[in-house]
Amino acid sequence: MIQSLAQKYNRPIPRYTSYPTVPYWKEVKPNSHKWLFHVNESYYKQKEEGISLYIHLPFCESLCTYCGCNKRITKKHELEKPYIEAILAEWKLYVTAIGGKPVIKNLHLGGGTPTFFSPDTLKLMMEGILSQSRIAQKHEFSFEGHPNNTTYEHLKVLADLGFNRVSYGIQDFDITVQKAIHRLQPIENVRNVVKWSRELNYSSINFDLIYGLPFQTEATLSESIEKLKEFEPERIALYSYAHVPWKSKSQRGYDESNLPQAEQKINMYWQAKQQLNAMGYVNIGMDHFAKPTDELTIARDKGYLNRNFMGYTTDKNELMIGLGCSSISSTGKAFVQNEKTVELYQNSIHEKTLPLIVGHYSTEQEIEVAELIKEIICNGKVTFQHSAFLMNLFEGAMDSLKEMEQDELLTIGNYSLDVTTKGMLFVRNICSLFDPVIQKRTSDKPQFSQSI
Ligand SMILES: C=Cc1c2[nH]c(c1C)Cc1[nH]c(c(CCC(=O)O)c1C)Cc1[nH]c(c(C)c1CCC(=O)O)Cc1[nH]c(c(C)c1C=C)C2
Ligand SMILES: C[C@H]1O[C@@H](n2cnc3c(N)ncnc32)[C@H](O)[C@@H]1O
Ligand code: MET
Ligand code: SF4
Repeated sequence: MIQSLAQKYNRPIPRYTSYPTVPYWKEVKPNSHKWLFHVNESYYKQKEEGISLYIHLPFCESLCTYCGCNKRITKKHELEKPYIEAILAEWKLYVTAIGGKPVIKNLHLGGGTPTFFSPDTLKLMMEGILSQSRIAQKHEFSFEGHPNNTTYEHLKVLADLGFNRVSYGIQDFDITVQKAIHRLQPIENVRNVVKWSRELNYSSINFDLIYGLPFQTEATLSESIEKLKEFEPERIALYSYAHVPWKSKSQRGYDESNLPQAEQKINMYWQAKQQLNAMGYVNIGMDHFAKPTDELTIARDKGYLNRNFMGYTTDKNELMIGLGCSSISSTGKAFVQNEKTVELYQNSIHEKTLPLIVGHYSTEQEIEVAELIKEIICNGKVTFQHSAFLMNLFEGAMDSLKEMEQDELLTIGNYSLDVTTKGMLFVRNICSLFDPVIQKRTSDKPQFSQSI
C-alpha cells in the first residue's frame, strides 16, 4: 500500500520553510531602504519581546558529499577574522537603522560549521553583537556544532555568553555510510561533545540524522538509532536526504544505484519513527522528534509550533534578521536573502551596503497561503473558513483531496482538513495543493528535492 503511494506522490516539491519559496521571490537586488522600512515597522511591534538573529558561519574544513547547505571548504583559518568583522559591520547597519539596542530573544549560529571558528573568534564576534543589543530575559541561544571539531573551550565560551542549546550533526553512525558521504566521525567524538555539553548545563541537545544516504538500509538505520539511545538527546531532526545534484556538485559523485529509492525511504522513516516513539520521542511536524517535556513538544501541544528557514522552531518572533553570506531575513511578510559567496558578501559590507540579492514583499493573498501552509506543516490541521479566498482554494483542490483521503493521508471536514500520521510523510504534497505557483509549474528545470 505505502509502496504504491511512494510512486504516486514522489515529486519535486519545496520544503516550505517560507511561502512563497525562494525561487519564486520577485525582487532582484531589493532596495535596502524599502527593506529597512519593513524591518523597522516589524521591530516596533515586538520591541519588548525581542527578535531572532541568525548568523551564518560558512566555513568547513572537510566536505561532506551529501551536503546541500551553503558552505565554503577551506583550511585557511585566517579567513575567520575578516568574516566576523563583516558580520559585526552588517549588524551595525541594522542597529543604526533600528535606532537603538534591539532585544534578542532567539539567536542561532548556523553553517557551514560555527565550530570551524576558534573559541576566541566566536567570543569576539558575540561580544561585538551583544555590545549593541540587549538579551531577552528568557532567551534561547543555540549553535550547530560539528562533533569532530567542537572542543570543551567552544562549549565553555559559548555557555558563558548565554548559549543554552546545541545541535550536533550526526547524520549516521554507520561506518560504510560515513565512508560513502566522506564524513568519518568516531562515536567517541560524539561521546565527548555530549558529555561536555551536559557538564556545562546546556539545557537541550539536538541530533541531526539523515535517511536516504548512500548504502543506508533499514537495518543500518535501525542500528544507528539504537546507538543514539545512550546520549538521550532532547530533540532529533530526522531529515530526508535531499538529492539536488544540479545545486550541490558533490552529490554528482553518487552512484544513484546506491541511493535508497522512495519506497525504501518510506520504510526507513516508518521504522525509525516506531523506534523513536518506543524510546519516548514524540513526532513533531514532518521530520522532528522530541522528548515530551521538550519545549518543541509543548509548543506543538499548545499550538505555537512555528516553521522558518531553519526548520521547526518554538520561536514566536515575527522579525528574523539573518547575518552572513546566504542568510535570509524575514518580517513574516517581507523577505530578503544575502549574497551567497563570502567574497561578494564581504565586498558589499565593505561598501557599507546591505548585501541583498533577492527579496519578496508578500501580497495579502500570499500571506493567507503562507499561514495556511504553516498550519498544515506544523499542526497537521487547518480550517479554510477564515476567508472566501481560502474556501475557494479548498474547493479547487477537492479532487486531489478526495484522492488523498482515499489513500488515508488526510480526512476532509467542513472546510477543514486533518492530516493523518501516515499523511505527515506526504505533508509537502498536501501543502503544495494550495500553492498556486507549484500547481501552475510547467518548467522541467530541476528546482526542488523530491517530496520523499
Ligand atoms: C539549519 C540550517 C539550515 C538548513 N537550511 C537552511 C538553513 C539555514 C536554509 C535553507 N534551506 C533551504 C533554503 C532554500 C529556500 C527554500 O527552499 O525554502 C534555504 C535558504 C532549502 C534547502 N535546504 C537544503 C536543500 C537541498 C534545499 C533546497 C530545497 C529542496 O529542494 O529541498 C539542504 C538542507 N539544509 C538544511 C536541511 C535540513 C536540508 C535538507 C533537508 C538545513
Ligand atoms: C543542518 C543539517 O542539514 C542536514 N542536511 C544537509 N544537507 C542535507 C541534504 N542534502 N539532505 C538532507 N539533509 C541535509 C544535515 O543533517 C545537517 O546537520
Ligand atoms: N557543519 C556542522 C556539521 O555538519 C553543522 C551541521 S551542517 C550545517 O556537523
Ligand atoms: S554537513 Fe556540515 S560539515 Fe559537512 S559540508 Fe555541510 S556544513 Fe560542512
